[in-house]
Amino acid sequence: MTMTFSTDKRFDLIAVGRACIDLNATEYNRPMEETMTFSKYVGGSPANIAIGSSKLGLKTGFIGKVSDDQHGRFIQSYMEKVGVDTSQMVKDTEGHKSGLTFTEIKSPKECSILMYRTDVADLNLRPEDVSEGYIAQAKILLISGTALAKSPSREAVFQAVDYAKRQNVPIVFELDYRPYTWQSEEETSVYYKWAAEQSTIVIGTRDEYNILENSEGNSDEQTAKALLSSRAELVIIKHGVDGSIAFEDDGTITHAKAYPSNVLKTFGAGDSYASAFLYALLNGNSVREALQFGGASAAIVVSKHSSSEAMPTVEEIKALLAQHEQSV
Ligand SMILES: Nc1ncnc2c1ncn2[C@@H]1O[C@H](COP(=O)(O)OP(=O)(O)OP(=O)(O)O)[C@@H](O)[C@H]1O
Ligand SMILES: O=C(O)C[C@@H](O)[C@H](O)C(=O)CO
Repeated sequence: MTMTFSTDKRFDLIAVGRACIDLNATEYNRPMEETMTFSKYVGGSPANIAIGSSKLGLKTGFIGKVSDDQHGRFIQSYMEKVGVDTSQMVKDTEGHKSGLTFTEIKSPKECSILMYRTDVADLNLRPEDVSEGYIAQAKILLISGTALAKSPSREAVFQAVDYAKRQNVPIVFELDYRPYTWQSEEETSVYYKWAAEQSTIVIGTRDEYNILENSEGNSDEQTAKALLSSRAELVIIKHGVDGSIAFEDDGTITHAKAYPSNVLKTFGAGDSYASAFLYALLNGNSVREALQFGGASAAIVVSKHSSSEAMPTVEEIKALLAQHEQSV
């Protein structure tokens, strides 16, 4: 199946949610206690996806709140530099800081992230910061789960979703579960179920769907069937190095393998996967091709030090796909 989207829109994708700072250990293959230096990048799943989408050539917008300091200026400047529209990026006026994510690379397979997110600017995005006219200009609106973790960001997402539905803009829900900030998994499940019921496309890992369902017993088929019985037309379930699966509302199920990669770190896979997957769909490719694009993008990003800065071009993705075809 190929999905169809509006053609006469200013933006292909608008993402709403956090834009933060990644501080990735430069001395890797050791615990963070032994790390003395870090490299700074823009981070935050929605921002990473917006950056990845823009670097692939999608016309990309962003709605989010950043700190009114050097970090906030760095974030806005970098996102503008890579082509993301930041006209709706709001500077916090109450002293809230941009989130910091310290990443630990103990080994290529043992990575962790340490997130400093107490009362961060992005979770202080307010409903009045969201413009219906701006959202109306998008082919799709991407929402991420973490933005639902705390008010007033939660209500800002409600507002964005309401505007998108009023303007017939399909919603993509990237589950993006980060335990920080949530009061409980039960709380998360309530809001994730609501968001999934509003969305045309839902993307997440098996573990994230378990959080949505507040259960660990369901199969991918059961999860997809439940979501496709609502508004969803496409459900993507990611399985790390075991690849990903797409479930469509016409009953089609498509499996895609992960591509071999010289892995430096594991994180960044999901955001690069999402941006390339959506790029392929928005450009009329089949779901299978979109899965392959997403997987190839992820294989590139996990081999590099950053998430955002490492987001590949279309040419890099196509080169990896061609190389893989030759090696099969
Ligand atoms: N080590 C890897 N090597 C190659 N491809 C990978 C690797 N890890 C993940 N991928 C690809 O990226 C996709 C998404 O990865 P994953 O399922 O880990 O999502 P995620 O947990 O959201 O990612 P992240 O670690 O960025 O949060 C996978 O379906 C797979 O195609
Ligand atoms: O999403 C986050 O807040 C963390 C990201 O900035 C980081 O790049 C990562 O873990 C991506 O998977």
